[in-house]
Amino acid sequence: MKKAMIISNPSSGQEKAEHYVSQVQTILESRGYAVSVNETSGEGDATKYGADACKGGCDLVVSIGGDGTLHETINGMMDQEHRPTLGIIPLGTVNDFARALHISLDPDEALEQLRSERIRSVDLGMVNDRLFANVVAAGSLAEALFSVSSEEKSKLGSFAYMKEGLKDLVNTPASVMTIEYDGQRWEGEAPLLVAALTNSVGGFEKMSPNAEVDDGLIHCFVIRNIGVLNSVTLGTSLFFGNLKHHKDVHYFTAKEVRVHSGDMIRTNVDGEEGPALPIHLRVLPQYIQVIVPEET
Ligand SMILES: Nc1ncnc2c1ncn2[C@@H]1O[C@H](COP(=O)(O)OP(=O)(O)OP(=O)(O)O)[C@@H](O)[C@H]1O
Repeated sequence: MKKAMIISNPSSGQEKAEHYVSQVQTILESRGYAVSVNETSGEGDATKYGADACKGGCDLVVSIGGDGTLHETINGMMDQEHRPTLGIIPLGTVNDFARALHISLDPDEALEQLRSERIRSVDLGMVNDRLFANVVAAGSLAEALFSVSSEEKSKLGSFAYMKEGLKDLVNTPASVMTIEYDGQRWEGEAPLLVAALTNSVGGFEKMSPNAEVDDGLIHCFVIRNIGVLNSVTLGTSLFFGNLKHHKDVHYFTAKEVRVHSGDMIRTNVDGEEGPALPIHLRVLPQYIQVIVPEET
């Protein structure tokens, strides 16, 4: 019999996870799976359950939660001989990974999409010794993003990040970063480096419109010299999907990127606090199989 594990974060999505657990279970059982359910109670649980699913030979893991739960679940799958296919019911406030895969942000629609027969092989990235699904941001502006409260995230979604970022823009000095990528080197003052695997970053689906989930590339934006005026034109470029053409943006794609700095700079990985610089990023092409909606 096929085996599936549900990994659910009861604190995600205004605590609606419980309601969706029973619905996912019903769908999976009707499709012939023996289903086990694991609820997380805090940090690290989804990683442990993700690893258990691999070792226990599960065919499918369904993550019910936000990007944080997903990030932990895929880290449990790192370096495992067998990796189950992944299904996603997005209950976070941002849900970048689901957005990038065109999975509905309406959990009831996402439930129906779980019946899809379409599976995509999707790239993941390594940041030092951990996996990431979506994005690594480094620099003083990325640090500002840690101060976004979960209440604000629920209320304002991705605009909470924008608001917090703009607030710190004028006050925060940029650090000098050295970025080495695929045999090239960039050095300069930059308040923000965004390294994205998918088009959607912080809920902005046009941040990196050319990024495909399986293109084997990290899409990097080095934001230089942001002033109050530039922030307006940068915001407009972000909105219209032209960020890479902005005069204060250095854009490149690479398979491997190393970033270091003389300053102590922290990172934000998939929306959570990540390691301080130096970091070593590399792409793991088509590392994971994900259920995605049928093509329309
Ligand atoms: N039972 C629980 N109670 C409270 N917090 C939990 C529980 N289980 C897991 N967590 C924490 O929830 C966080 C992940 O939440 P979630 O999956 O909603 O991600 P998110 O990053 O808030 O989502 P998004 O970025 O998409 O809005 C992790 O920090 C994890 O430690």
